[in-house]
Amino acid sequence: MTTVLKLGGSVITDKDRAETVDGEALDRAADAVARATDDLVVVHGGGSFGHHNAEAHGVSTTAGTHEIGGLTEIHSAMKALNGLVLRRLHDRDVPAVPVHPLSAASRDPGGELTLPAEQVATLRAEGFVPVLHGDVIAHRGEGVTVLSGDEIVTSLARDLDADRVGLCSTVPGVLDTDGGVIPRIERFDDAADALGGAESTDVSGGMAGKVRTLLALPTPASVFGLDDLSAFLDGEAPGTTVG
Ligand SMILES: Nc1ncnc2c1ncn2[C@@H]1O[C@H](COP(=O)(O)OP(=O)(O)OP(=O)(O)O)[C@@H](O)[C@H]1O
Ligand SMILES: C=C(C)CCOP(=O)(O)O
Repeated sequence: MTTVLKLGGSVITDKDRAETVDGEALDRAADAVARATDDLVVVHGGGSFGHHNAEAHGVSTTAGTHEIGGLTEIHSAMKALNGLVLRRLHDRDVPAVPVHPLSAASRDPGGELTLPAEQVATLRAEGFVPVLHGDVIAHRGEGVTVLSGDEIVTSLARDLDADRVGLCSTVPGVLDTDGGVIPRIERFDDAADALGGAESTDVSGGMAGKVRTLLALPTPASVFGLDDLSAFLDGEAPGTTVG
């Protein structure tokens, strides 16, 4: 069983304080990962790391930069968070291995992503837990643009033929307009009211973008909160099932 798990940047960091992890949340997430029995590929987002640097340099998933200072700042911030995630996993004897997308991924002029998965598949097959992160990547005609953790999840889920896909976020699932968790979303329209409609989709984050990209996957995916991470890794489908 291969599971692709994203730890939301907003879950494992303190979003109100620049470049600060939420130590307690990261410990809980690392505990759950350490107990998992499936083959795992972990992806994490930025939260209070990376996003403000990207914003400061005007870099998004579509608008790039050729400025080496901006590139270095964003990439270094994400690598710093990746290092902190790895340390907590190593503390629990998880054989976690960093995989930095900047070294391997790229976009064509239309923004189409190429993210090699063979090294990730081989690391996993050899018993390691690859840990990827949102990053900046080469983008033909733009310099570098942001690659979000959500894009990594969908690309890897396809290429690795993942059995299970989970997004651990700050919310217990996709919420309806009354704040209740929507158990299943099979079409975007099932949640369009709560997600602000199709027009507000933001590919770099936010729930509308997540739901839209998860719906395009062949495998149903779960969106859930940290309280349900262990249940998800135990094979349950907590929160919202998308697809
Ligand atoms: N209908 C909805 N249901 C649930 N969350 C929603 C909804 N509409 C908007 N949101 C927002 O989407 C956020 C989750 O998206 P976000 O991109 O912040 O998640 P993440 O993956 O955990 O973090 P990051 O993108 O930093 O890695 C929630 O915190 C919530 O504020
Ligand atoms: C470099 C950045 C800003 C990474 C973004 O990853 P995300 O938090 O998954 O959107």
